[in-house]
Amino acid sequence: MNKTAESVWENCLSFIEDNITPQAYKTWFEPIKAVKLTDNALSIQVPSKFFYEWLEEHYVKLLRVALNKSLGNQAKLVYVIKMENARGKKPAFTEKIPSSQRSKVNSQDISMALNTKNPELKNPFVIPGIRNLKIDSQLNSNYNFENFLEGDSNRLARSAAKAVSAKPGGTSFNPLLIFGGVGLGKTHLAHAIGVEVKDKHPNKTVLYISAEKFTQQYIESVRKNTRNDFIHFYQVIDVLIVDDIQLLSGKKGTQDVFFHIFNHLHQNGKQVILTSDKAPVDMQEIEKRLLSRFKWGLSAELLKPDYLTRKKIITCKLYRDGVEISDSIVDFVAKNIKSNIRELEGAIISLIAHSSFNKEEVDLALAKKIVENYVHNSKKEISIDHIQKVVSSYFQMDIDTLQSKTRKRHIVQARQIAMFFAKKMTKASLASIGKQIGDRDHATVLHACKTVNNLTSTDKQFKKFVEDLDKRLVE
Ligand SMILES: Nc1ncnc2c1ncn2[C@@H]1O[C@H](COP(=O)(O)OP(=O)(O)OP(=O)(O)O)[C@@H](O)[C@H]1O
Repeated sequence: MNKTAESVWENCLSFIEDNITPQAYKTWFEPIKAVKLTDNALSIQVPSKFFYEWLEEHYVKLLRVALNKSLGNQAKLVYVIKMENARGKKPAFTEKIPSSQRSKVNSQDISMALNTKNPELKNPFVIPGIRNLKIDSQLNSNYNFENFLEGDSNRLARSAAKAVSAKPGGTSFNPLLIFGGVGLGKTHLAHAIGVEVKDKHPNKTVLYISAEKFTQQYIESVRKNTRNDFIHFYQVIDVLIVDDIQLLSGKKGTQDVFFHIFNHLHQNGKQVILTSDKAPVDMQEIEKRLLSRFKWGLSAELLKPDYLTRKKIITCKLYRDGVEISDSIVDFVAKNIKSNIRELEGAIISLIAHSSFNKEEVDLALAKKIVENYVHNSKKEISIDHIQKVVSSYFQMDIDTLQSKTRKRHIVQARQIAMFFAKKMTKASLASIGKQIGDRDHATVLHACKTVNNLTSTDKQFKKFVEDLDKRLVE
């Protein structure tokens, strides 16, 4: 029987399908078309350059084996990339690239050919002229680099942000994921990148959006049947900043659309900046393919500020507001509010307000009273030790038993409940919770949280345990 491109590719596919996960097969192989077979060289058409790079990076060996099985050892593979020009000005074009399995493939020059014969292959998302739209970047100009004070806790994230704003899309920090606890400056730093890009590259389209708003817009677009317009809009952005990306967790449709937008931007050399309150490894209910993209560039953590940085932040804020407060008070505030820059600012604003309304000097007594509000709040934060104590005493066992390796059901359940509350009530990462509760790994904690959630909705007695403990823990 004569071999055709289709029949050879069919053979390859059935071999490939047996060797990878169904999801990977669906994502990376179903969209491929076999287009030509000449002299043992099979040309396959892939939808984008990104796609081609992905196949080369992850599946080149598998492709070689599959192809050799069908065409023998002299088999060659050529990718035909069908791309839409991102700027929507030029027609679609194809690019032919030989596979990098260089021992098997003679190197060829990359040839580009304009191709307008297949209008059905055109990217349906591009609206001609959309680039002329004026897009409000939604940036807050006060959140700039000048106001973002540098310290040990933010040095890496700040320099990466600086590098990205000097060369958006042109560094390996793409995406740049800025993560860290509440009120540590993620939003500020993300805006600062946007503000600086607008300053240095006024022609670039920058957009800041919270993940929550992105989700609302997407839902609205589905409701109004304007999903394609929604996608087009995001595909023409040069620097896309999405704040609080962890809020996409569990939202499958929104994740899906974000995945496509992300791929389009990334493959066209556009910059993506994300912020999150947790590291990618601790994000739950975010699809694997999306999580893996979050890890492509750089994940930079913002830590709690050290004493010197806290002092610098306070002094700078006072200076900007033209207020003078004695050094000993600045010192007192910096020493006592440690975990959250927003709270630090809040305390300073309260002090300034008192001093200006009452036209009186701020003294240590007033500072103590104000700081107490904040410190009191943070004292309320529940520790993992406290959770273990309360849970083990509730189930009448000691902490060693709770942490032990035993598989006895009631002990396992108690341990899982402790892990569940530690995740719910503290800011500790899954890994750190696991380490503190019986030296387990993060996957065990994740499993525990899921089990507790499931049992709470199916088992009445279990639900009661969780409700009782919920109350006891905050008493
Ligand atoms: N290094 C810094 N220098 C000066 N101000 C800072 C710095 N870091 C944070 N801030 C200020 O602290 C406040 C809180 O920052 P921001 O809103 O960016 O925190 P966040 O991490 O995004 O918080 P959330 O988790 O609540 O979204 C802002 O007013 C910001 O200007």
